[in-house]
Amino acid sequence: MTYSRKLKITVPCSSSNIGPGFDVLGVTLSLYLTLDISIFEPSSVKENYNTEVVLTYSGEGKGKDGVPLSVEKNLITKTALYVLACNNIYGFTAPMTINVDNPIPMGRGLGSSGAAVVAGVMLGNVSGNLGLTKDRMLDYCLMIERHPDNVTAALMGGFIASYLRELNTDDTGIPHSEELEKKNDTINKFSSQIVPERIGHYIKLNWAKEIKAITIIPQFEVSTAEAREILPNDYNKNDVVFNLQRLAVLIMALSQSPPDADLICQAMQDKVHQPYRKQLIPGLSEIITNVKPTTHPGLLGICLSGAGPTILALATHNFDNISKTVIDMFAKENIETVVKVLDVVEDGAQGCRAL
Ligand SMILES: Nc1ncnc2c1ncn2[C@@H]1O[C@H](COP(=O)(O)OP(=O)(O)O)[C@@H](O)[C@H]1O
Ligand SMILES: N[C@@H](CCOP(=O)(O)O)C(=O)O
Repeated sequence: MTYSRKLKITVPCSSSNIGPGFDVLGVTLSLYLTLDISIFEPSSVKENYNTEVVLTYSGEGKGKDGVPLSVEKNLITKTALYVLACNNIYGFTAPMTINVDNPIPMGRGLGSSGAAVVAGVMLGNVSGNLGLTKDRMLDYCLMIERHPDNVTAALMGGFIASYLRELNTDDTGIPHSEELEKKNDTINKFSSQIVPERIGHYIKLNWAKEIKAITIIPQFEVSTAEAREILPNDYNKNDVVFNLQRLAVLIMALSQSPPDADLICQAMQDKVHQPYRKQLIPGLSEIITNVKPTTHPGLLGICLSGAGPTILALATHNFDNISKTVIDMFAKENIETVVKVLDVVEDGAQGCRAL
């Protein structure tokens, strides 16, 4: 078989919520899911295009307990098939090899599924030559991953606030990717739907350059679906006001140089999701209550990353000392951790021709 095209898709991970910004804030971090794609001459295709797509993994998700490699079941390729089907293309149109390198730990609150959905939408776009803009790709991402924070950050980059416009009941038939992953279900059966335009709305916010993201990653998974099911349907008015006040202050506080640690630490508190998620994450309560800028110079604030269990500590320096305290607190609960100090990156997902 001869190559027709070689492409590379790169999608960053993300940390959502940043305390009070539940389903609103996302910050794009320097750890990248990469797809190396070789598309072969369509003339060599026989009957069934999908059988000609070979998917391999390195990094997270590899191996017999890893992610499914069947194109109908794998989150990246089933998302691509959904995008193609929405554009009346039923299956991949040329034989392909897709080598996925995934350093993003799964089920840890660092947006692995959001990155996979973004990668899938970009794969559908390039393999079908659809010419979708990033804003239109966001519509497809949001049909699959209904909370906009992770996918918007992964696609657009930087520190970003977003919301999803209210959808008509006709547009809401596709379950969240988390639901699909739980049931190991396919998406393309929902593909007769027309994807509405301009679902996602977002604005890029400024981020002070000296603020780095320390991620302390426990070695167990919390599925985002489970961590969302645990949240109440109704909230106390005072708790909602508590979060709104802090959210408004936090987005400005994180843009200022030098950062005001006292202001940021207070503004990163939350009463909407973290209190309910404590039961899934041993040590969370102790960590967010006791690790403070007053005890750890350089620290600005601490919270759950996404739906957890990763802890996000924002800091300007003293990374080893801050992470050691959190590592030790998890160790008391017999939980092992891995630490990654990441940069906030301005660029989101990229697709380009590879040599
Ligand atoms: N690169 C990937 N390829 C295929 N599936 C993935 C990939 N990344 C994540 N997933 C799927 O998403 C699930 C994790 O999603 P989720 O519970 O939302 O956690 P996270 O906080 O990591 O996004 C994984 O168990 C897997 O099924
Ligand atoms: N706002 C969502 C974010 C989920 O992020 P993930 O990285 O855990 O997938 C939530 O808090 O449920």
